[in-house]
Amino acid sequence: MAEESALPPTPQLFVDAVLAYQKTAAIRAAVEIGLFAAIGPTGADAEAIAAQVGASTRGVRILCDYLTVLGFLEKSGTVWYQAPVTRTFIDPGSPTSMASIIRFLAGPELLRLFLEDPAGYIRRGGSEGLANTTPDDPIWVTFAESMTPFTIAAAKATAAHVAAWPAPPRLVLDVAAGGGMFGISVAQACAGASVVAVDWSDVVAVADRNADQAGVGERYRTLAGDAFSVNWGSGYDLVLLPNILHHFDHASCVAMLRRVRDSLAPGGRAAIIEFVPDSDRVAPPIPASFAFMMVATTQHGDAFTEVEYVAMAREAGLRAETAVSLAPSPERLIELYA
Ligand SMILES: Nc1ncnc2c1ncn2[C@@H]1O[C@H](CSCC[C@H]([NH3+])C(=O)O)[C@@H](O)[C@H]1O
Repeated sequence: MAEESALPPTPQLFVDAVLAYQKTAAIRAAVEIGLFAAIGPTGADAEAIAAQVGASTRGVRILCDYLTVLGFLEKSGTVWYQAPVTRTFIDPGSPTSMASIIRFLAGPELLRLFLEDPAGYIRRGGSEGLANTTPDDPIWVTFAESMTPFTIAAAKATAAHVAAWPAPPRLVLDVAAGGGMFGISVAQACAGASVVAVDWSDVVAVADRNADQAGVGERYRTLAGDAFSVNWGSGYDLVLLPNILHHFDHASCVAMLRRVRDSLAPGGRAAIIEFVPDSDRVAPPIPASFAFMMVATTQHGDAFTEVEYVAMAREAGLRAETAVSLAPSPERLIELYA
Protein backbone atom coordinates (compact mmCIF):
# COMPACT_ATOMS: atom_id res chain seq x y z
CA MET A 1 0.00 0.00 0.00
CA ALA A 2 1.28 3.48 -0.83
CA GLU A 3 2.42 5.49 2.15
CA GLU A 4 -0.06 8.18 3.11
CA SER A 5 1.17 11.71 2.46
CA ALA A 6 1.76 13.78 5.62
CA LEU A 7 -0.21 16.70 4.16
CA PRO A 8 -3.93 16.52 3.42
CA PRO A 9 -4.72 16.84 -0.29
CA THR A 10 -5.98 20.22 -1.47
CA PRO A 11 -8.28 20.86 -4.41
CA GLN A 12 -5.73 23.26 -5.98
CA LEU A 13 -4.64 20.92 -8.78
CA PHE A 14 -8.28 20.47 -9.77
CA VAL A 15 -9.19 24.17 -9.52
CA ASP A 16 -6.10 25.12 -11.56
CA ALA A 17 -7.13 22.70 -14.32
CA VAL A 18 -10.72 23.94 -14.34
CA LEU A 19 -9.55 27.55 -14.72
CA ALA A 20 -6.57 26.94 -17.03
CA TYR A 21 -8.36 28.78 -19.86
CA GLN A 22 -7.98 32.05 -17.90
CA LYS A 23 -4.20 31.85 -18.21
CA THR A 24 -4.49 31.29 -21.95
CA ALA A 25 -6.86 34.26 -22.23
CA ALA A 26 -4.66 36.60 -20.20
CA ILE A 27 -1.42 35.81 -22.00
CA ARG A 28 -3.11 36.03 -25.38
CA ALA A 29 -4.69 39.41 -24.52
CA ALA A 30 -1.33 40.71 -23.30
CA VAL A 31 0.52 39.68 -26.48
CA GLU A 32 -2.27 40.85 -28.81
CA ILE A 33 -2.49 44.37 -27.32
CA GLY A 34 1.30 44.74 -27.10
CA LEU A 35 1.32 44.94 -23.30
CA PHE A 36 4.84 43.67 -22.71
CA ALA A 37 6.37 46.04 -25.23
CA ALA A 38 4.49 48.92 -23.59
CA ILE A 39 5.88 48.01 -20.15
CA GLY A 40 9.30 47.75 -21.75
CA PRO A 41 12.56 47.62 -19.80
CA THR A 42 11.66 50.52 -17.49
CA GLY A 43 8.20 49.53 -16.22
CA ALA A 44 4.99 51.54 -16.52
CA ASP A 45 1.72 52.28 -14.70
CA ALA A 46 -1.79 51.53 -15.93
CA GLU A 47 -2.43 54.98 -17.43
CA ALA A 48 0.82 54.98 -19.40
CA ILE A 49 0.33 51.42 -20.67
CA ALA A 50 -3.32 52.06 -21.56
CA ALA A 51 -2.43 55.20 -23.50
CA GLN A 52 0.34 53.43 -25.39
CA VAL A 53 -1.62 50.32 -26.41
CA GLY A 54 -4.99 52.05 -26.89
CA ALA A 55 -6.83 50.04 -24.24
CA SER A 56 -8.95 50.90 -21.20
CA THR A 57 -7.14 51.66 -17.92
CA ARG A 58 -9.44 49.25 -16.09
CA GLY A 59 -8.68 46.42 -18.48
CA VAL A 60 -4.94 47.04 -18.29
CA ARG A 61 -4.93 47.29 -14.47
CA ILE A 62 -6.82 44.03 -14.01
CA LEU A 63 -4.78 42.19 -16.66
CA CYS A 64 -1.46 43.39 -15.18
CA ASP A 65 -2.46 42.37 -11.67
CA TYR A 66 -3.47 38.89 -12.90
CA LEU A 67 -0.21 38.54 -14.85
CA THR A 68 1.59 39.52 -11.62
CA VAL A 69 -0.22 36.76 -9.74
CA LEU A 70 0.86 34.35 -12.48
CA GLY A 71 4.51 35.46 -12.35
CA PHE A 72 4.82 37.22 -15.72
CA LEU A 73 5.04 40.72 -14.18
CA GLU A 74 6.32 42.20 -10.92
CA LYS A 75 4.55 45.10 -9.22
CA SER A 76 5.96 47.91 -7.11
CA GLY A 77 3.49 50.61 -6.01
CA THR A 78 1.43 51.31 -9.12
CA VAL A 79 4.13 50.30 -11.61
CA TRP A 80 4.52 46.90 -13.29
CA TYR A 81 7.83 45.49 -14.51
CA GLN A 82 8.60 42.50 -16.73
CA ALA A 83 9.55 39.38 -14.77
CA PRO A 84 12.66 37.53 -16.08
CA VAL A 85 10.61 34.94 -18.04
CA THR A 86 8.78 37.75 -19.81
CA ARG A 87 11.94 39.72 -20.55
CA THR A 88 13.61 36.66 -22.10
CA PHE A 89 10.81 34.77 -23.82
CA ILE A 90 7.83 37.07 -24.43
CA ASP A 91 9.00 40.67 -24.89
CA PRO A 92 8.95 41.18 -28.67
CA GLY A 93 12.27 43.03 -28.35
CA SER A 94 14.06 39.96 -26.97
CA PRO A 95 16.13 37.98 -29.51
CA THR A 96 14.77 34.81 -27.86
CA SER A 97 11.13 35.95 -27.90
CA MET A 98 8.60 33.17 -28.47
CA ALA A 99 5.55 35.45 -28.37
CA SER A 100 4.49 34.50 -31.90
CA ILE A 101 3.59 30.92 -30.87
CA ILE A 102 0.42 32.34 -29.33
CA ARG A 103 -0.99 32.76 -32.84
CA PHE A 104 -1.00 29.00 -33.43
CA LEU A 105 -1.07 27.37 -29.98
CA ALA A 106 -3.60 29.77 -28.43
CA GLY A 107 -5.33 30.82 -31.66
CA PRO A 108 -9.06 30.48 -32.32
CA GLU A 109 -8.71 27.33 -34.45
CA LEU A 110 -6.93 25.25 -31.83
CA LEU A 111 -9.03 26.60 -28.97
CA ARG A 112 -12.18 25.63 -30.82
CA LEU A 113 -10.90 22.11 -31.55
CA PHE A 114 -9.85 21.64 -27.91
CA LEU A 115 -12.59 23.34 -25.93
CA GLU A 116 -15.84 23.22 -27.92
CA ASP A 117 -16.59 19.56 -27.20
CA PRO A 118 -13.76 17.82 -25.34
CA ALA A 119 -15.90 14.79 -24.48
CA GLY A 120 -16.69 14.43 -28.20
CA TYR A 121 -13.14 13.75 -29.36
CA ILE A 122 -12.54 11.41 -26.45
CA ARG A 123 -15.71 9.45 -27.28
CA ARG A 124 -14.87 9.33 -30.99
CA GLY A 125 -11.15 8.79 -30.44
CA GLY A 126 -10.25 11.82 -32.53
CA SER A 127 -11.39 15.06 -34.11
CA GLU A 128 -14.72 15.35 -35.89
CA GLY A 129 -13.79 15.40 -39.57
CA LEU A 130 -10.25 15.88 -40.81
CA ALA A 131 -9.64 18.99 -38.61
CA ASN A 132 -5.94 19.88 -38.90
CA THR A 133 -5.28 17.28 -41.60
CA THR A 134 -7.62 18.91 -44.11
CA PRO A 135 -5.75 19.62 -47.39
CA ASP A 136 -4.60 23.25 -47.64
CA ASP A 137 -5.93 24.06 -44.16
CA PRO A 138 -4.89 27.72 -43.56
CA ILE A 139 -3.96 26.83 -39.97
CA TRP A 140 -0.63 25.58 -41.36
CA VAL A 141 0.21 28.97 -42.80
CA THR A 142 -0.29 30.35 -39.29
CA PHE A 143 1.91 27.53 -37.97
CA ALA A 144 4.64 28.24 -40.54
CA GLU A 145 4.58 31.97 -39.78
CA SER A 146 4.49 31.74 -36.00
CA MET A 147 6.09 28.54 -34.69
CA THR A 148 9.73 29.05 -35.68
CA PRO A 149 10.79 29.82 -32.07
CA PHE A 150 9.37 26.45 -31.09
CA THR A 151 10.94 24.37 -33.86
CA ILE A 152 14.34 26.05 -34.13
CA ALA A 153 16.06 24.06 -31.34
CA ALA A 154 15.13 20.68 -32.83
CA ALA A 155 16.01 21.93 -36.33
CA LYS A 156 19.48 23.11 -35.27
CA ALA A 157 20.15 19.86 -33.38
CA THR A 158 19.02 17.82 -36.41
CA ALA A 159 21.31 19.82 -38.69
CA ALA A 160 24.27 19.33 -36.35
CA HIS A 161 23.53 15.59 -36.28
CA VAL A 162 23.53 15.11 -40.06
CA ALA A 163 26.43 17.53 -40.63
CA ALA A 164 28.53 15.12 -38.53
CA TRP A 165 27.86 12.17 -40.86
CA PRO A 166 31.03 10.87 -42.61
CA ALA A 167 29.47 12.12 -45.87
CA PRO A 168 27.10 15.05 -45.14
CA PRO A 169 23.94 15.00 -47.28
CA ARG A 170 23.93 16.73 -50.66
CA LEU A 171 20.33 16.28 -51.84
CA VAL A 172 17.73 16.72 -49.08
CA LEU A 173 13.94 16.32 -49.09
CA ASP A 174 12.01 18.09 -46.30
CA VAL A 175 8.57 16.44 -46.15
CA ALA A 176 5.81 18.70 -44.78
CA ALA A 177 8.32 21.49 -44.32
CA GLY A 178 6.06 24.02 -42.61
CA GLY A 179 8.14 27.16 -42.05
CA GLY A 180 11.06 25.17 -43.40
CA MET A 181 13.36 25.39 -40.38
CA PHE A 182 14.61 21.79 -40.63
CA GLY A 183 15.66 21.88 -44.28
CA ILE A 184 16.97 25.44 -43.96
CA SER A 185 19.08 24.54 -40.91
CA VAL A 186 20.52 21.53 -42.77
CA ALA A 187 21.37 23.78 -45.74
CA GLN A 188 23.10 26.21 -43.36
CA ALA A 189 25.08 23.43 -41.63
CA CYS A 190 26.00 21.53 -44.84
CA ALA A 191 27.41 23.88 -47.48
CA GLY A 192 26.98 21.29 -50.25
CA ALA A 193 23.32 20.55 -49.53
CA SER A 194 20.35 21.44 -51.76
CA VAL A 195 16.87 21.15 -50.31
CA VAL A 196 13.48 20.29 -51.82
CA ALA A 197 10.67 21.34 -49.46
CA VAL A 198 7.21 19.78 -49.81
CA ASP A 199 4.01 21.14 -48.25
CA TRP A 200 0.72 22.78 -49.26
CA SER A 201 1.30 25.70 -51.66
CA ASP A 202 0.58 28.60 -49.26
CA VAL A 203 2.82 26.94 -46.67
CA VAL A 204 5.85 26.39 -48.93
CA ALA A 205 5.59 30.07 -49.88
CA VAL A 206 6.45 30.87 -46.23
CA ALA A 207 9.32 28.33 -46.22
CA ASP A 208 10.65 29.85 -49.43
CA ARG A 209 10.71 33.35 -47.89
CA ASN A 210 12.43 31.98 -44.78
CA ALA A 211 15.07 30.25 -46.92
CA ASP A 212 15.82 33.54 -48.72
CA GLN A 213 16.08 35.36 -45.39
CA ALA A 214 18.40 32.66 -44.05
CA GLY A 215 20.69 33.12 -47.07
CA VAL A 216 20.17 29.63 -48.53
CA GLY A 217 17.54 30.55 -51.15
CA GLU A 218 19.78 29.51 -54.05
CA ARG A 219 19.97 25.94 -52.73
CA TYR A 220 16.30 25.77 -51.82
CA ARG A 221 13.40 24.63 -53.99
CA THR A 222 9.75 24.11 -53.07
CA LEU A 223 7.20 21.62 -54.31
CA ALA A 224 3.51 22.21 -53.50
CA GLY A 225 1.24 19.21 -53.02
CA ASP A 226 0.10 16.27 -50.95
CA ALA A 227 2.99 14.45 -49.31
CA PHE A 228 1.14 11.16 -49.88
CA SER A 229 0.97 11.55 -53.65
CA VAL A 230 3.11 14.39 -55.07
CA ASN A 231 6.00 13.23 -57.25
CA TRP A 232 9.00 14.45 -55.29
CA GLY A 233 11.57 12.53 -57.34
CA SER A 234 14.39 10.38 -55.97
CA GLY A 235 18.10 10.25 -55.24
CA TYR A 236 17.87 11.86 -51.81
CA ASP A 237 20.75 11.47 -49.35
CA LEU A 238 18.48 12.67 -46.56
CA VAL A 239 14.69 12.70 -46.24
CA LEU A 240 13.52 14.79 -43.29
CA LEU A 241 10.20 13.80 -41.67
CA PRO A 242 9.81 16.43 -38.94
CA ASN A 243 6.51 16.46 -37.09
CA ILE A 244 4.44 14.93 -39.87
CA LEU A 245 3.87 11.24 -39.06
CA HIS A 246 2.14 12.03 -35.75
CA HIS A 247 -0.92 13.31 -37.65
CA PHE A 248 -1.80 9.95 -39.17
CA ASP A 249 -2.56 6.32 -38.32
CA HIS A 250 -0.07 3.47 -38.49
CA ALA A 251 -1.02 2.36 -42.03
CA SER A 252 -0.69 5.88 -43.44
CA CYS A 253 2.71 6.30 -41.77
CA VAL A 254 3.84 3.02 -43.37
CA ALA A 255 2.59 4.26 -46.77
CA MET A 256 4.53 7.51 -46.33
CA LEU A 257 7.66 5.62 -45.26
CA ARG A 258 7.44 3.37 -48.36
CA ARG A 259 7.48 6.50 -50.53
CA VAL A 260 10.47 7.71 -48.54
CA ARG A 261 12.32 4.41 -48.98
CA ASP A 262 11.72 4.49 -52.74
CA SER A 263 13.17 7.99 -53.00
CA LEU A 264 16.43 7.41 -51.11
CA ALA A 265 19.76 7.40 -52.95
CA PRO A 266 21.93 4.30 -52.34
CA GLY A 267 23.21 4.78 -48.77
CA GLY A 268 20.66 7.54 -48.15
CA ARG A 269 18.92 7.98 -44.83
CA ALA A 270 15.64 9.34 -43.50
CA ALA A 271 15.17 11.12 -40.18
CA ILE A 272 11.93 11.02 -38.21
CA ILE A 273 11.85 13.98 -35.79
CA GLU A 274 9.03 13.60 -33.30
CA PHE A 275 7.68 13.81 -29.78
CA VAL A 276 8.44 10.22 -28.76
CA PRO A 277 7.17 9.21 -25.32
CA ASP A 278 8.61 6.33 -23.33
CA SER A 279 6.89 2.97 -23.72
CA ASP A 280 4.65 3.70 -20.70
CA ARG A 281 3.34 6.80 -22.60
CA VAL A 282 3.28 8.98 -19.47
CA ALA A 283 6.85 10.29 -19.57
CA PRO A 284 8.69 12.52 -20.32
CA PRO A 285 5.91 15.08 -19.75
CA ILE A 286 6.09 17.02 -23.04
CA PRO A 287 6.23 14.08 -25.50
CA ALA A 288 3.68 12.18 -23.40
CA SER A 289 1.28 15.16 -23.34
CA PHE A 290 1.57 15.56 -27.10
CA ALA A 291 -0.84 12.66 -27.69
CA PHE A 292 -3.62 14.80 -26.21
CA MET A 293 -2.92 17.44 -28.88
CA MET A 294 -3.36 14.72 -31.50
CA VAL A 295 -6.64 13.29 -30.18
CA ALA A 296 -8.17 16.79 -30.14
CA THR A 297 -6.89 17.98 -33.53
CA THR A 298 -6.61 14.90 -35.77
CA GLN A 299 -8.71 11.83 -36.51
CA HIS A 300 -6.01 9.22 -36.02
CA GLY A 301 -2.78 10.95 -34.97
CA ASP A 302 -0.74 10.01 -31.91
CA ALA A 303 2.52 10.43 -30.07
CA PHE A 304 3.95 7.12 -31.26
CA THR A 305 6.60 5.30 -29.23
CA GLU A 306 9.99 4.32 -30.57
CA VAL A 307 8.86 0.70 -30.82
CA GLU A 308 5.91 1.80 -32.98
CA TYR A 309 8.09 3.89 -35.31
CA VAL A 310 10.54 1.00 -35.67
CA ALA A 311 7.63 -1.32 -36.57
CA MET A 312 6.34 1.15 -39.19
CA ALA A 313 9.82 1.43 -40.66
CA ARG A 314 10.20 -2.35 -40.84
CA GLU A 315 6.86 -2.70 -42.65
CA ALA A 316 8.07 -0.10 -45.13
CA GLY A 317 11.33 -1.97 -45.77
CA LEU A 318 13.53 0.30 -43.65
CA ARG A 319 15.72 -0.30 -40.62
CA ALA A 320 16.05 2.12 -37.72
CA GLU A 321 18.86 3.35 -35.50
CA THR A 322 18.13 3.91 -31.81
CA ALA A 323 16.39 7.25 -31.18
CA VAL A 324 18.71 10.11 -30.22
CA SER A 325 17.98 13.19 -28.11
CA LEU A 326 17.71 16.59 -29.78
CA ALA A 327 18.23 18.43 -26.48
CA PRO A 328 17.46 21.16 -25.56
CA SER A 329 14.39 20.29 -27.66
CA PRO A 330 12.13 17.61 -26.11
CA GLU A 331 11.92 15.94 -29.54
CA ARG A 332 13.94 12.91 -30.63
CA LEU A 333 15.38 11.79 -33.95
CA ILE A 334 15.09 8.28 -35.38
CA GLU A 335 17.37 7.60 -38.34
CA LEU A 336 16.16 5.12 -40.98
CA TYR A 337 18.04 3.34 -43.75
CA ALA A 338 17.24 0.74 -46.39
N1 LIG B 1 -0.82 15.50 -46.76
C1 LIG B 1 0.05 16.49 -46.56
N2 LIG B 1 0.85 16.90 -47.57
C2 LIG B 1 1.73 17.91 -47.41
N3 LIG B 1 1.89 18.56 -46.23
C3 LIG B 1 1.10 18.20 -45.22
C4 LIG B 1 0.15 17.16 -45.32
N4 LIG B 1 -0.49 17.03 -44.13
C5 LIG B 1 0.05 17.94 -43.31
N5 LIG B 1 1.00 18.65 -43.95
C6 LIG B 1 1.86 19.70 -43.40
O1 LIG B 1 2.51 19.14 -42.28
C7 LIG B 1 3.01 20.21 -41.48
C8 LIG B 1 2.86 19.77 -40.04
S1 LIG B 1 3.59 20.94 -38.91
C9 LIG B 1 5.31 20.54 -39.06
C10 LIG B 1 6.04 21.48 -39.95
C11 LIG B 1 7.56 21.30 -39.96
N6 LIG B 1 7.96 20.00 -40.50
C12 LIG B 1 8.13 21.47 -38.59
O2 LIG B 1 8.47 20.46 -37.98
O3 LIG B 1 8.20 22.60 -38.11
C13 LIG B 1 2.21 21.43 -41.87
O4 LIG B 1 3.04 22.37 -42.48
C14 LIG B 1 1.15 20.89 -42.83
O5 LIG B 1 0.78 21.80 -43.85
